[in-house]
Amino acid sequence: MQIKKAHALHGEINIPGDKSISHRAIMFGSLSNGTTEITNFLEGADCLSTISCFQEMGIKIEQKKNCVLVHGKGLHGLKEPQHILDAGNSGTTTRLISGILAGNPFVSQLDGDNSLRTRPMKRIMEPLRLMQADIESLKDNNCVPLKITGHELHAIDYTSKVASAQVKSCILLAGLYADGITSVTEPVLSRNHTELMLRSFGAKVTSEGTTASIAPDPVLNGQKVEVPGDISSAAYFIAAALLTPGSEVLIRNVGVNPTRDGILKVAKAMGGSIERLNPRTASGEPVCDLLVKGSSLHGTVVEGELIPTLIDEIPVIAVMAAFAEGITIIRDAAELKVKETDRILTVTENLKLLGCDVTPTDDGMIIHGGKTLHSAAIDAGLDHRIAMSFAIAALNIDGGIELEHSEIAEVSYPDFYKDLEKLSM
Ligand SMILES: O=C(O)C1=C[C@@H](OP(=O)(O)O)[C@@H](O)[C@H](O)C1
Ligand SMILES: C=C(OP(=O)(O)O)C(=O)O
Repeated sequence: MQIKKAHALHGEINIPGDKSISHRAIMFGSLSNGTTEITNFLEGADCLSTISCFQEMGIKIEQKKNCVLVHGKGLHGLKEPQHILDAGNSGTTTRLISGILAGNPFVSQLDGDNSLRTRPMKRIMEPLRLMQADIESLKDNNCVPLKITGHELHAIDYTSKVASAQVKSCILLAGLYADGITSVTEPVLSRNHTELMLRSFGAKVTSEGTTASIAPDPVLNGQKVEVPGDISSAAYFIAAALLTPGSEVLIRNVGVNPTRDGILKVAKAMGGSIERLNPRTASGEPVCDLLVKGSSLHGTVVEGELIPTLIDEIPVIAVMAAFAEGITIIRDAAELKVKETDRILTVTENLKLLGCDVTPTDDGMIIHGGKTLHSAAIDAGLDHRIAMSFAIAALNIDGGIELEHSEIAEVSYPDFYKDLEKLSM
C-alpha cells in the first residue's frame, strides 16, 4: 500500500474499543453465570481469536450489530476443546487463556502464527508449574504449541521479574482455580484491567502497590461492559496530529487508565499540545476526549516506571522522535524484543531505511531527530504496530512510503487506513 504525504489533519474520530479490555470481557464473561453484554468491542483479529477459543470450549458468543453477547457457563463450565485452540497473532490470548486452562479438568493445546511461535512462554510456564500446573511446550522451546492438562492448582505468592500484565493476569486467572489466595508482585505496575474487571464480575481481587491478590472459587456474574476506546490505537492519530503543522483533531472516547496513559505524558514532555476534555468513566475505567493540535516537538527521555504504561506505543513514539528536534533516549524497554517482532530491531532498522540517525541499544534506542527523512519501502511483516507507526511516518515524508503487509493492522485496528484517510482529507 502506498501511503502519501499529508498536509494538516482535521476532524473528529471515535477510536475503536480497547484490545486488552475486549479480550478480558470475552474471557471473564465466559467464566460467569448469565449473559455478558459488551459494547464497543474491538473486532480486531486478536480479539476474534479469543472469541473462537471460547466458542471451541462450548461458550455461545453472538456478535450482534451493536454488541457482543457472551452466554457464560460459570467458572467450571468450559468443555474440552476438540481442536487445537488457535490464538493467531495474540500474545494476550495465549498467556491469559493458559492460566484458565491450567485449572480446568481437561487436555487442551494452544498454537498460533509464526510470530506467536517465537514469543516466550517460559514466563508463564514457570509460575504455573509452581502452582503444580501440567503445561508443556510441544517443541521443547518454551513457545507455542503448548499442551495443558488442567486440574486443581496450588496457590502461590509469586514475584515476577518482568512488569507484564499478561504474566500477572495469567497467574491471577489460574488463582481462580487454586487452593488458597494467590498473589503476584511485579517490579513496576503494569496495566490493571484484569484486577478492575474481575472485581466487577464478583471476584475477590485486592491490589496494594505492585502486588495483586485473588481468592479462589468466586461466583462470577455476567455484566454489561462498555469498552473504552483504545489509547494504543489513538496514539497513531495523536502522533499524526502533533507532527503535521496546522492539524487539529478531536479523538473521542479514549481510555486513559493511568497504567496506560504514558503516551500522553511523553507527548507533553516533547512539547505536544493535547487537552483532555469531558472526563468520565466507562465500566470502571477512566475515559476522556483528546483534542490534539499540530506542535513543534523536541526530544525527551522515556524510561523507568513509564515504560509499561506505553510499551505498545514505543514504535510510534520513535517515529515522533525522528521528526522532533534533538535527541530522544528510550531505555528500560527490553520487553520490546519479545513482542510481535523484536521492536528494537524493526523500529530502528526501518527508521534507518528512511534516513533517520538512530542507534539500537540493549533496552531501547537513541534517536537523533530532526533530519529530513526520505521515501522507502517498509515491510510490516506480522507486526501491526510497525505497520501503523510507519504509516504515520509517511505523512511527513515527500513521496510517502510503500508499506508492505499493511493489512496486518487488522490485528488491532481493522479500519485504521480508512480513519487515517478521513482525517487527512
Ligand atoms: O495484558 C494485555 O492486554 C497486554 C499486555 C502487554 O503485554 P505484556 O504483558 O507482555 O507486557 C501489551 O504489550 C499487550 O499488547 C497487551
Ligand atoms: C504486544 C501486543 O499484543 P499481544 O502481546 O497481545 O500480541 C501489541 O498489541 O502490541
